[in-house]
Amino acid sequence: MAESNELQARSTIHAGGEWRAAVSGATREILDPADALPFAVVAEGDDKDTDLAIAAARRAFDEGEWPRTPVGERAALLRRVADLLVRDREQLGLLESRDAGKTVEEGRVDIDCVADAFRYFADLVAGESPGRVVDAGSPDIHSVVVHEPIGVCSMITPWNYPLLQASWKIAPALAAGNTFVIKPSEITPMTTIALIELLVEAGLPAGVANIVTGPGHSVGARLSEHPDVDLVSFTGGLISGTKVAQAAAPTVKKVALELGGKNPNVVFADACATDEGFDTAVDQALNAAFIHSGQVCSAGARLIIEESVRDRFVAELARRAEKIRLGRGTEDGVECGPLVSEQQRAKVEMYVESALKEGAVLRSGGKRPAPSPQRPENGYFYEPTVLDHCHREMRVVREEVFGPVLTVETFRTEDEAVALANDTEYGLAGGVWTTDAGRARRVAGRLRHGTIWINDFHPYLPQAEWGGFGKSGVGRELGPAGLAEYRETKHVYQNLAPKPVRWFAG
Ligand SMILES: NC(=O)c1ccc[n+]([C@@H]2O[C@H](COP(=O)([O-])OP(=O)(O)OC[C@H]3O[C@@H](n4cnc5c(N)ncnc54)[C@H](O)[C@@H]3O)[C@@H](O)[C@H]2O)c1
Ligand SMILES: C[N+](C)(C)CC=O
Repeated sequence: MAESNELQARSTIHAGGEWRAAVSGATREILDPADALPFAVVAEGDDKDTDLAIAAARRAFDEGEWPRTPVGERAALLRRVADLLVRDREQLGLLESRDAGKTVEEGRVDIDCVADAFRYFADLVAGESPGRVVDAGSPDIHSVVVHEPIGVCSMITPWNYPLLQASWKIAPALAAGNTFVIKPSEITPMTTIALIELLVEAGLPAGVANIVTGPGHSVGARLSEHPDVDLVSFTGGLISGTKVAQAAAPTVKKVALELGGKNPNVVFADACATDEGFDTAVDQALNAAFIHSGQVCSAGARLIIEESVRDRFVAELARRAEKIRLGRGTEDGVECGPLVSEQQRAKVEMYVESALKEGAVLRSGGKRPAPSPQRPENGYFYEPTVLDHCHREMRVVREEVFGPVLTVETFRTEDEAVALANDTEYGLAGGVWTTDAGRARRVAGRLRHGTIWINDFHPYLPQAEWGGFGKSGVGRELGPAGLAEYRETKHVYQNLAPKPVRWFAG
């Protein structure tokens, strides 16, 4: 704790163009998950700070220039932000690594994707027509459907991809002409604070972009319920997402929810028929489950494999899982960082313990690794874990673990594979591995998930919508639908030759 006493508390609440401390004066230490030591101290806002930020965003929307700024100028600002992100890629990638525990290379990739999102939404709005003329059936009627910014947007984001998830909200919201207040996860706020600084540097008018650092139960709840907010966009877990939707309901604001997943990775035996095919399918299954220590909403945490190839596949998977180099994300050669918090590691340990009690067979991991020069003793590390002989009644198969835990189930027929893959209350993403193109299309068509990868796992594109079926959420991010979330649709009907209607005789 000696180090923490030397850290200066930063004023990390930005409302109406000014950086401030919390009204209460409260602060929070931000811990590096690799050693549990604080590396920053931020303001710990509450509902009072949130009200001030919402009032600033409301003023900027109702009276400010941004919603009425020509779309070309808005697009130009977004492109400037993308350029600034590229300029600061190294620092931001490093900061994301320290904040969320991921490797610096993962952090850099995130920053590239963030810049891509800003460019994509800039191009999308710049290339649009201003409205859709509707044929009203008369030359005397001019009828046009236009899109307008929705207003003040609340944004609430999780800790696993702090800046990426923020950018999927901020870029379309700004492109559409909205103002916003964002609340990053209280444990990983650093890069979102940095992004607000870049928006200011790029020339965004005061009051358009506001941030309140602080916890979900006060700041997040207020952002969800506040009557002056027009939309709340939330990314996080199912339990908090349900609370956000409940808090938003009385004011009938628009709600967008990007929630968790329990994502199947279905491997047919034909995909493993050649050595190259086998190696690719194993390698990608490893990546699907263990990148960022499995703390990915779309992690392929359920391997659903054809029974005839299970033993060979799982043996190779476990062999490779044991070789994954765990350590501090900033160290050279490290492939997986720690879990984000002690709480997250305890949750993972609880699920592994319950799976073993329910009959799962441990093939790799299942414990904390020994400390090493790259792995400080206090870091929240956990070994990549493969659990064989799992079945759908197990908690570890049904619930989102959000850690480095892969469960293995088997099937004999295509129908069985589809039934297993769809047997989840979630529906975020899934993979299918087969060399049979007809089967690939058939299975992809039957899977009830928002993204299906065929012979791949994990890629997402700014041009393609992202979101879930079932309890994985409501609405979509990215793509044209990701912009539409931040808009109202208005029909303007103009009578060019008005006459009395004479419906009423008197
Ligand atoms: N679908 C997606 O695209 C996507 C992407 C990333 C993460 N996720 C999901 O996020 C979860 C992990 O993130 P997490 O642990 O930070 O989730 P979380 O639900 O605990 O927290 C998410 C955010 O909600 C806030 N929050 C908590 N309680 C709240 C409340 N009552 N009202 C308003 N806000 C509240 C938190 O402070 C945080 O900012 C996983 O379930 C993961 O699948 C989904
Ligand atoms: C949406 N994604 C895949 C970037 C992060 C999910 O946790």
